[in-house]
Amino acid sequence: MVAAAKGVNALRMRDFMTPDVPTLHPGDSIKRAVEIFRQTRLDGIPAVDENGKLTGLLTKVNLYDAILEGCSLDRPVSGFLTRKVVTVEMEAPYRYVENVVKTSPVGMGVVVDGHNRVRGVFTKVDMIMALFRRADLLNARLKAVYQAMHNGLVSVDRSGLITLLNPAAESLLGVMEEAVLNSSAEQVLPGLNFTEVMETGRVEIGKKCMVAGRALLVNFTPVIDRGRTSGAMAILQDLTELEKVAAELESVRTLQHTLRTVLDIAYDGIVVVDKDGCITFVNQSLADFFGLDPQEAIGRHVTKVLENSRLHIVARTGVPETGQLQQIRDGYYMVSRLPIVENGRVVGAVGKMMFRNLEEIREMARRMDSLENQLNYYRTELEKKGSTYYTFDSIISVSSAVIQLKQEALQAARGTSTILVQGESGTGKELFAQAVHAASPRRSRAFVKVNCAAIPEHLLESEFFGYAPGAFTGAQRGGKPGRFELANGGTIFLDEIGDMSPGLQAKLLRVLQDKEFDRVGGTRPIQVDVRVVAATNRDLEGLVSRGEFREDLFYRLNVIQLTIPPLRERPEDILPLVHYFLRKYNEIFGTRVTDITAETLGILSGYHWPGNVRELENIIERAVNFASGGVIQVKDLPAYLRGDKPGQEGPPPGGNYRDRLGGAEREIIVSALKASGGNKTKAARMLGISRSRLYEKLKKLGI
Ligand SMILES: Nc1ncnc2c1ncn2[C@@H]1O[C@H](COP(=O)(O)OP(=O)(O)OP(=O)(O)O)[C@@H](O)[C@H]1O
Repeated sequence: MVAAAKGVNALRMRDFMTPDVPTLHPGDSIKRAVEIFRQTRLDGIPAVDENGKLTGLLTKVNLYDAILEGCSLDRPVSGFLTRKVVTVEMEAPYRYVENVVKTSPVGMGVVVDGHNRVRGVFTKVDMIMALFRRADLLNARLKAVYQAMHNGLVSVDRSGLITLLNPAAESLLGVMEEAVLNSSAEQVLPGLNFTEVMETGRVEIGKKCMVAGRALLVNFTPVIDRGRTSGAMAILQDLTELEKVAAELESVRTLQHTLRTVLDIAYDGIVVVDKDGCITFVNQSLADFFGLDPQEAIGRHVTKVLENSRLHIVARTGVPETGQLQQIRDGYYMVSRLPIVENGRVVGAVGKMMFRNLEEIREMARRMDSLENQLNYYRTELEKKGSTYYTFDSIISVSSAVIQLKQEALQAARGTSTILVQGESGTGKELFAQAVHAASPRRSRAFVKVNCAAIPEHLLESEFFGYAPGAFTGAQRGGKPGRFELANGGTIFLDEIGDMSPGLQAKLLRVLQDKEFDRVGGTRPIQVDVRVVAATNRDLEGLVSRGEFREDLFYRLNVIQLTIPPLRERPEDILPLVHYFLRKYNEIFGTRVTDITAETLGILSGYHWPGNVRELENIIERAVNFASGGVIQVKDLPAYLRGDKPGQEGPPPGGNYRDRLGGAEREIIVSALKASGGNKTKAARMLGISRSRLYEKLKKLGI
């Protein structure tokens, strides 16, 4: 059915005529004509001459006339032919033929070719069949359209009964067509109201309807048949989907705007070209630098706008060129050109140009270097000058032992006697030392701290006493004052005194006894007025009894002894310390973590605190970072406190990589310290690291 597939307007006579009909010749008898009528269903038989050209038509009426005249069956038909025959050429279009048939009294015609030779006939039946085929075709097309339509389609007849519901409507409304065909739309699809379109016969566009729980945008169209509304159709569009698309479009627009703004305020120049090397974007910095109007630059080939540009080459080859120097006008600039690749194809290139002239960058680097040097200088100077920022008010405690200790320390602060602060690591020994200095008449002078464990052994002496000019190769030309000199008039805090070598112990004893010492390589003794506060977490008396610490020095140091109890012996301090550290870290981080759950506090209270207050402080600092909702919960504690053990079966151990690494490091160090009986020098040796490195790790891990 090629013809049918063409559509009715494209139909030609040849497509729907009855071809190869029998014909009569002038000499043929009436009998012959009767036989042909008897064999075919024709209403007329074309008559032709010897060349096959049409000469007339013998209709059934002509035949009846001949019979009524009583003529013999042997008579030739020529005397009875209709001579005025309706003829149509093979190529005549359907519409033309339709018109001919409507006006023809015979109701049929003869199809001829360009030489008037008979090729067939056409009848009203042929026309009707063609129309049927046309209707079938239209129907098939219509069906294909509404089946494939993205929008839903519901059609009703004049009584509001559903006549059609396409697959898109089925999925939108959640009903199957066969279940609702011939049902009242009003009843099965409440909300989809056809009343108005049926009453007015007018199209209604963009009505919002709520049908089957879905927000729809509906267009109602009447179906008009011979001037009367014979039904209506509704085209449905899902509003939620529309809104989603609109929201996506909006966010893409916002993103585009944001990106454009970012690119425009970027200090560097940015230019983008398409695959042909034509500019599609220029940021404001680049436009300003080259004096361009971005709008004018867009669309032009990059080589016509920017001198020496190679961006079009990168857009063609896809080979990036990064960090290249390019001379532009009288300066050199750093440029990078990168291809833009989409689905594996180069679709353009982006060029970035650093506007700081390289000399300017070098100058900036020089200035930064010099600032850094200055900063280091002032930092060291400040350290030399020494200062404290903790006072007795900074020592938080509700435990009677610590309160009493604070009172004793306050009293001791007024004098000049040497103080020995003892206590486990992290109990606040330095805090006490600073508080003593701040409460003493020396508060306006230097507080100098020396960590006897953190300074490498061979440097200890020069750190303590300084060195004379030219004392050793590499020494500063004018010599260098030691910490004792720097602390003159103030306080020297000798932390980790238990780790001091025997040689240095003797020299320290001399300072304490005679208030004088020699610089390394010096010849003149230097007199100083320094108050010594020493601290240790080791059992000094034990060291003395084992001969590892000079007894005379011990007695010199131990004039006033302050022994700070470990945190596990004063659990009542945990809560006030937690709140104190919360305030401290909220201030530092700008957070608002103000509370801790009872369960978390329970864990903290039950813990044995080997790292004492420092460990608690580290834990709170960490938890403030992790906490949500302003309250510290168990999940904010490190894994080793939550009770998770690394390597356990079940859920993965909590904490991130750093936490877990810290946990493992802590275990290693704690066991080494246990094995060495708390002797850090020994522990460091066992672990194969320097004493100062061990010390750093203890601080970091809050042990
Ligand atoms: N009672 C306290 N109130 C407030 N903060 C405290 C208290 N005790 C200790 N800290 C804090 O704990 C941390 C450790 O204190 P500090 O350095 O004084 O301990 P330490 O005993 O000298 O430790 P180490 O023996 O390791 O040198 C510091 O940040 C300190 O401010």
